[in-house]
Amino acid sequence: MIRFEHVTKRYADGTTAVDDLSFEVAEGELVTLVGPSGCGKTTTMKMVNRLIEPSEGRIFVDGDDISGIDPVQLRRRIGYVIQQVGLFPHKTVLENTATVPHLLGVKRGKARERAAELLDLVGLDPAVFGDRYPEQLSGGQRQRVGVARALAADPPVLLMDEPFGAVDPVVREHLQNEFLRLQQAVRKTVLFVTHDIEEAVRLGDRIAVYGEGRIEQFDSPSTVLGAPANDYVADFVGADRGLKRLSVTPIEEGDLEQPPVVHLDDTLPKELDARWAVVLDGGNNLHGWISAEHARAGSGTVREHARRMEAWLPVGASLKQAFATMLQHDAGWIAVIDKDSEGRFLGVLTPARLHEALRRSTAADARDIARAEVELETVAAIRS
Ligand SMILES: Nc1ncnc2c1ncn2[C@@H]1O[C@H](COP(=O)(O)OP(=O)(O)OP(=O)(O)O)[C@@H](O)[C@H]1O
Repeated sequence: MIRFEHVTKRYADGTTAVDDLSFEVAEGELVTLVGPSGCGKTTTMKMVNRLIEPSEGRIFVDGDDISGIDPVQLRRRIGYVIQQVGLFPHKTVLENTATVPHLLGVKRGKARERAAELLDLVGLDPAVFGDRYPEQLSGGQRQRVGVARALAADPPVLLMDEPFGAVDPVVREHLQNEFLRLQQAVRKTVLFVTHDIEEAVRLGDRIAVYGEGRIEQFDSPSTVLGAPANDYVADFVGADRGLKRLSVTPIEEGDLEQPPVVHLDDTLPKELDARWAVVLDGGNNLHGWISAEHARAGSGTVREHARRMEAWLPVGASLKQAFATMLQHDAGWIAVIDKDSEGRFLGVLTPARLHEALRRSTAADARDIARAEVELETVAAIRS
């Protein structure tokens, strides 16, 4: 959908901001460009909507060489969200969002209708916020309007330059999660600039890690974290990349253990193979759990004694969420359910299995595992 072919940008003062860049972003893919300040991320992005012209090379959007497209026409196909959103201060939130469709010839009433839908989509109730002016919004709310406005003309491509950079970390995480949900629904082709590796990892289908004017690695978040291409990337992603991997490694069915299971209408079992059992309803959906001790002491059916299960997640949730859920509920394990059904029980994830899952996902990084073993052996040798 977006393709760079040997693109170089030299500014008039001789600065080479981007040096012989080639990469491709597939339709519906979200690629994050991450790297330290001044490495050429913004220059890369601004060349896509022709705010900056390349010195060499070609850029294609949807198969068309953009050097042959009128910049105004081109920008209609490309939504643009920046840190300083640049909302019109004298227009209401609804008018701000409706501006672009209106300019494109959509009738006023229709444009406002569409704007209200978009505000809803970015989590702003149009009945509450539609008539407010930008100064009456929080920073996070302004960014949401910025995203809604960029989507207003329904462009296939979105360019986002540190869109959540100016808000505090809590709001930022909230906006990121909302944006991920939104992206699931609209599936735009997105180039997203950030200098924050956490943000790049959380949002990107793939990450381009920039060195000076060049891409040092272009891979999925888990590969960048698990197998950095070189020392520069390893340094940039940080020594805690093992921890960061938790957030990009999903719980898979193969990671789960199968504990004893009882059903709601069963008579209380006197013996269980473990200290507890999972309680399911007639459709094998998760209902709760029961301890062996409780079952032994009680009488009647499981239904009367089952406890609610608070610690559960759908399969595919991240290991980080699993760990957080265990801590939040002070739980020794969490139940994992099917994400597409009413909550069909699949198994449980224990801390030991979580650890194994993390090792599985790191297995690609054979180089580092070998190094860790050497270090362990050395420690053992010193001790003996
Ligand atoms: N108009 C310009 N004239 C000369 N040099 C420029 C110009 N714009 C940017 N540069 C230089 O080009 C390099 C890349 O800048 P760019 O803005 O693309 O980096 P960036 O990775 O987006 O940085 P940041 O994260 O700080 O925004 C920098 O060295 C910058 O100083």
